[in-house]
Amino acid sequence: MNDAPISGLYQPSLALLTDLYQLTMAYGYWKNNMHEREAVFHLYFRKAPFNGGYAVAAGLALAVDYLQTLRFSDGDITYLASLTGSKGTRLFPDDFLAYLADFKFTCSVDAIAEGTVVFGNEPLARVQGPLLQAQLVETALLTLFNFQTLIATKAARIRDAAGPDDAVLEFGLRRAQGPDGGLEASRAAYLGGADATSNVLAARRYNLPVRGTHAHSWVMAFDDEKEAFAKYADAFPDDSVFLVDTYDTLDGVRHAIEVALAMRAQGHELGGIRLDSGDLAYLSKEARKLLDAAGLDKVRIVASNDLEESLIVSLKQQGARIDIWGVGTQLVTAYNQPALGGVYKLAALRSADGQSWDFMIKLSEQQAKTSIPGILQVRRYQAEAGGQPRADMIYNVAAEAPLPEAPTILDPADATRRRPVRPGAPYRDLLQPVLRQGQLVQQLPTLVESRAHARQEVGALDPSIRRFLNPHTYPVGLEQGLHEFRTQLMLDKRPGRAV
Ligand SMILES: Nc1ncnc2c1ncn2[C@@H]1O[C@H](COP(=O)(O)OP(=O)(O)OP(=O)(O)O)[C@@H](O)[C@H]1O
Ligand SMILES: O=P(O)(O)OC[C@H]1O[C@H](OP(=O)(O)OP(=O)(O)O)[C@H](O)[C@@H]1O
Ligand SMILES: O=C(O)c1cccnc1
Repeated sequence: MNDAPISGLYQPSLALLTDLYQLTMAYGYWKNNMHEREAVFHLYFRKAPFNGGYAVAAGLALAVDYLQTLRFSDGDITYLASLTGSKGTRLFPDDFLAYLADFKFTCSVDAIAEGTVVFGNEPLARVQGPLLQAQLVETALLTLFNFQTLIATKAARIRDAAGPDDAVLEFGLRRAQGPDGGLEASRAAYLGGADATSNVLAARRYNLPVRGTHAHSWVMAFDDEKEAFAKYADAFPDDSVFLVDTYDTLDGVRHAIEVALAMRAQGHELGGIRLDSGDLAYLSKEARKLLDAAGLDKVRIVASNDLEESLIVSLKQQGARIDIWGVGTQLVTAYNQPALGGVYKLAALRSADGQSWDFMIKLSEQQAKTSIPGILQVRRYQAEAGGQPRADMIYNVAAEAPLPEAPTILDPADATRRRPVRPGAPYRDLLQPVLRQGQLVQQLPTLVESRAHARQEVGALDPSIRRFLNPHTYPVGLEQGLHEFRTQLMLDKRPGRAV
């Protein structure tokens, strides 16, 4: 399998894949000569999806490809020149469009590697560079990171439910949110832990393993089920999985066994059977008994039919004998939470004289939604070097005061909840340099590597954080100095009205 890093996926460029307001703000910054002011934005979500205890970061490789190929084509410029406002005058004048025609993304990006376990409020990416540029990419970055992270997280949960030995196949294209949703979901599902996809274009595009069985219509197209299985085996003597539930599931299993024994006489082995309806626990146990009694103990049992992680856990608890889980709709549409609420917030701007940083805050009625000012980094403290993560600390790398050797981490929702870090506690900083002046500074991991990383990361989490029902909250907080600075900025911005 060719597992080359992504590049050139977004050709021709996705420059217009944005909200109009990014372009109107870009013009406004340019017109006011603010476009080169150095700015820092962070991309983060506030709450892990699916009422879960964690998320799996994904989207960075796609984002890097988008940023590096970001150009306004002649056609894009012509289209922008055609846009008019309410009085019929042009939205964007020629001199600004000439600027856009020469546009190249030259910001710096630091980001958390794909496959890393992440939590609410932690920047997955930090973009630093000219204000116009860093602002312009907001919408595309959000759509890439939000969907990839959402689906990778769903896949990681399904992988966790299936356990390390079972296979998970992603079957979702037919129910995906359109062709694009299907393609990108297949990538994220693989990253999060699926073993293969049925989606052939996604497999080609992202170098994913591709797998499949056959549909009920195959069986219906023949006079009887046994003949249908035999003809499929003729076509694929070493790659057959028979769907056994078109008429009566256990009769279907018996027919599959007859054909499998005939295949064996010809020197071939049946790969598996698939169950797609009825009581999957009961039927898989009965099917296993019938197969084993016929000496077909290597024939795998595939199950499909609206599966998701809680159902997989339940089926396992019921003793289901399922080896391979085919999961479609619930995975690729993130059925129980169809969007991740990632945001992209301005956190620092160079002062007008260019000598210092002004740190920015967006206030909210809900304190948890108030943004975090600074140039942020995430430090993950571990039980021992390379060991189980214990707590994450968000801190400002541009703070005036140096970071204390043993800092204190404060819960941003309740500052009385604090955790002192013991001196010498091992840690790693999660945001790593990716782009400098728009250029890649380190080769990104391949998708296969990111997938292995995701499995290792989820596996290292405490089971209390991995569980689906009311998971324990992993501690993420602000470094005390950052908390105090943020509180002061909140008070400065909103001093309160006299009563
Ligand atoms: N043992 C079980 N415990 C819990 N849920 C199960 C069990 N077996 C199957 N299910 C799930 O119950 C749901 C309904 O199954 P059912 O066989 O009624 O599906 P169906 O869609 O009506 O079947 P068909 O595909 O024939 O229309 C599916 O999501 C299926 O995965
Ligand atoms: O249930 P999902 O997780 O989305 O998995 C994919 C489903 O798609 C196929 O059937 P389809 O739904 O087209 O028809 P059927 O369920 O009526 O057999 C397949 O047999 C699965 O049931
Ligand atoms: O190959 C399969 O079995 C398959 C593919 C797509 C959807 N459902 C099943």
